[in-house]
Amino acid sequence: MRTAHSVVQIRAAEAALMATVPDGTLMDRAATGLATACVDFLGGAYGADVVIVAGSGANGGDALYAGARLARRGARVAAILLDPGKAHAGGLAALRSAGGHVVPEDEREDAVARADLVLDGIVGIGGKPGLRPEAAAVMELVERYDVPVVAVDVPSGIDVDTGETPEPHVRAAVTVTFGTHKVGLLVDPGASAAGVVHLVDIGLGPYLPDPVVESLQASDVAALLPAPDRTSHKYTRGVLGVVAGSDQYTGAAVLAVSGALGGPLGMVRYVGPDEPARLVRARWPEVVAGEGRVQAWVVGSGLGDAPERAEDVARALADDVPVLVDADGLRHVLARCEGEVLLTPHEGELARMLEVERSNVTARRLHYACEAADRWNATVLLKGATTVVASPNGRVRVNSVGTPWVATAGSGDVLSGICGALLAGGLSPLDAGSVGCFLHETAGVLASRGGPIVAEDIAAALPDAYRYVRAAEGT
Ligand SMILES: NC(=O)C1=CN([C@@H]2O[C@H](COP(=O)(O)OP(=O)(O)OC[C@H]3O[C@@H](n4cnc5c(N)ncnc54)[C@H](OP(=O)(O)O)[C@@H]3O)[C@@H](O)[C@H]2O)[C@@H](O)CC1
Ligand SMILES: [K+]
Repeated sequence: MRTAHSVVQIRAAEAALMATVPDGTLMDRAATGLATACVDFLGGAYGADVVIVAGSGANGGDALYAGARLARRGARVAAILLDPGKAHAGGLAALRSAGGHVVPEDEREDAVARADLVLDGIVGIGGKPGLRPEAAAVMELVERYDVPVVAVDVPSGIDVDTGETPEPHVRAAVTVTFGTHKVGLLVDPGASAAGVVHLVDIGLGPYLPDPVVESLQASDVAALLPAPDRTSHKYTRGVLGVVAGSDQYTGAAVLAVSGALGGPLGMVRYVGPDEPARLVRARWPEVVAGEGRVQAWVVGSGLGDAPERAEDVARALADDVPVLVDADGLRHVLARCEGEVLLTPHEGELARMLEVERSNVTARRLHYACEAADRWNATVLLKGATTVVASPNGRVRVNSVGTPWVATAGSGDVLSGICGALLAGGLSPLDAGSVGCFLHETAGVLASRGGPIVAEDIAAALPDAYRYVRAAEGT
């Protein structure tokens, strides 16, 4: 499990740990891990040109100490000090004694143009969103000369606690973060600015409270997946009712059922008009058409606007079993929910539900997912490159596994099916949403192998995703 903590939590844990170790220990651990990550990135330090962009805080200190280590291993290291009078004294002295130097102001462009790597030590968890003009000017040079950036702790300028990027910020190839992940490294748009995130253990673990955000890894997913045993039969494994599709949108019915059958359940019942029912049964003879007892419902994809379909949604919501509501069905969720409900909007649908501009949801994904979870008393899965799953009790998971190739028509229908199958298998809405999303994205990666796919390919790869995750158990 990846976990992310707030700045306040990290500061408290840091203070508790610092009371038990000699001064400078944590910065030493941070700088050692940072230098190692830079050597890995460069494929060796000897002869490399490294430029450090250092602000006035300990984040700059980490970068300067790491620079000293790189200089001792043969790199040419130069530091751009954004506020020379306030640069970290210990870090600067270490860099100088290792052979590094400070770049005069009129030589900054030359230094950046020559660099193989820039270390972003502008601000860390003590920073406010945005870059001051001097930092912004240096980072403009870095972008102009297309120099890869390793960010120290966080890409400077993002909002560390939310992942929001209201102001200019650094875009890193790699972020080397210390002690625990920061929320802004897991939630977009901050997550996209961080690149590949590498966590350095500095010993904070025992002092950290419950995280603000979690991110499941393959072994966590494996531990949550239902699996049949020798006593199982189709009813004990779970029956899912699917209310999806219409005469107009027949594909949604087929795709939602395909996603469901890719999950660990015993049976699917399909409830809908004759034409989509006929197509579903032609494709999947094992599906039973018509109402009956179920352990969970999936309602919503491709329903169209016929009034009797609104009644189908209302009936499912009134049933005493967990319900997933997607797409068109979300229009019918008018009151606070009771029981276990998982809502799966994309940004446009969530914006409509909350009556805000879509661009606001894009900019503040965590905020609006949590607001909706609270307002509807339901778990909200906000789809996107990093999916956010927010439960009404405040627990939040994000998924960052996957490939952009899953952004294809019908992909959301498949997702609703697999998440529904997991609800029917007994998982909570938070687990069903986060596990379903992980399986869906993993299936997309396995099916795509770097090339285009359609939604059916994702559904067809779900059993392989399941096997892949099970194989990762214990790793
Ligand atoms: N947590 C841990 O366990 C460990 C943490 N460690 C490290 O410490 C880092 C936190 O260090 P920190 O507290 O010194 O704050 P940090 O982020 O360097 O700078 C804040 C200063 O920058 C300024 N400033 C603010 N906003 C700005 C902006 N937008 N643009 C430009 N400048 C801006 C402002 O200063 P001002 O100029 O206003 O005086 C402010 O005071 C952490 O991220 C990690 O790298 C490790 O060493 C080991 C263990
Ligand atoms: K930084």
